[in-house]
Amino acid sequence: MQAEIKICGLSTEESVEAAIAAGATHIGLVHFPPSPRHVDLATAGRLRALARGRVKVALLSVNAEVEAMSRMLEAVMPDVVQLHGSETPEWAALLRDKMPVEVWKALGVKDAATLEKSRRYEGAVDRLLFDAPAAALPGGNGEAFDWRLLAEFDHTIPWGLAGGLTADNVGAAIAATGAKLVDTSSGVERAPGVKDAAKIAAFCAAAHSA
Ligand SMILES: O=C(O)c1ccccc1N[C@@H]1O[C@H](COP(=O)(O)O)[C@@H](O)[C@H]1O
Repeated sequence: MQAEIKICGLSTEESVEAAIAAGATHIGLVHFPPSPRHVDLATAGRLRALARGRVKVALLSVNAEVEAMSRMLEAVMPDVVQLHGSETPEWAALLRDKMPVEVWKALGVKDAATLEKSRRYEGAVDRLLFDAPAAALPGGNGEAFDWRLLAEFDHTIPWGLAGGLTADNVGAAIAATGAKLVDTSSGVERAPGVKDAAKIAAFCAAAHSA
């Protein structure tokens, strides 16, 4: 079975159409002002409307407080909220309980202990997204991590793989880890925050043929 594909950090209609045409199952919109991929809520709402019923839309936030999160969800009504900061299992569970969205928690994988600690999110999230550890930004740094850690781990929560994935390495990443969802952002850009339709198409083709 083909892996699901999330193309993250989209900010224009053209990039949304490119991801859909290439066969992505999910797109991601980053609402985090320090990121070169940040979109304001009006833009996120517009892109979400364009994608509705065609692909699932994830809204990415970093350590948003209750009021900010409510505003974001009300404005965008995403299918998924991707928590990419240090959000606790309790906060994730509350969101999942109260809001009509899937909740995904991104975790930066340093070592096997990170994966053991990820079990704290059992029952609190719909999916974990394993990414490289935070660097300049909490994510979106184009860095991969040691995929063997995922292959060796006994997963009890649905999960996806992110971090430094490109058309050139996504096939190997799927083969090494068995990931059922792969997520990329900077690997399909020509400059930070500027998506490249040809790279999106190449990424999706490589993931599909893995
Ligand atoms: O993309 C960003 O700018 C970003 C900012 C803050 C948190 C996460 C961010 N990106 C997400 O990180 C992963 C991996 O990205 P990459 O492929 O290594 O560039 C992905 O989910 C991005 O959307």
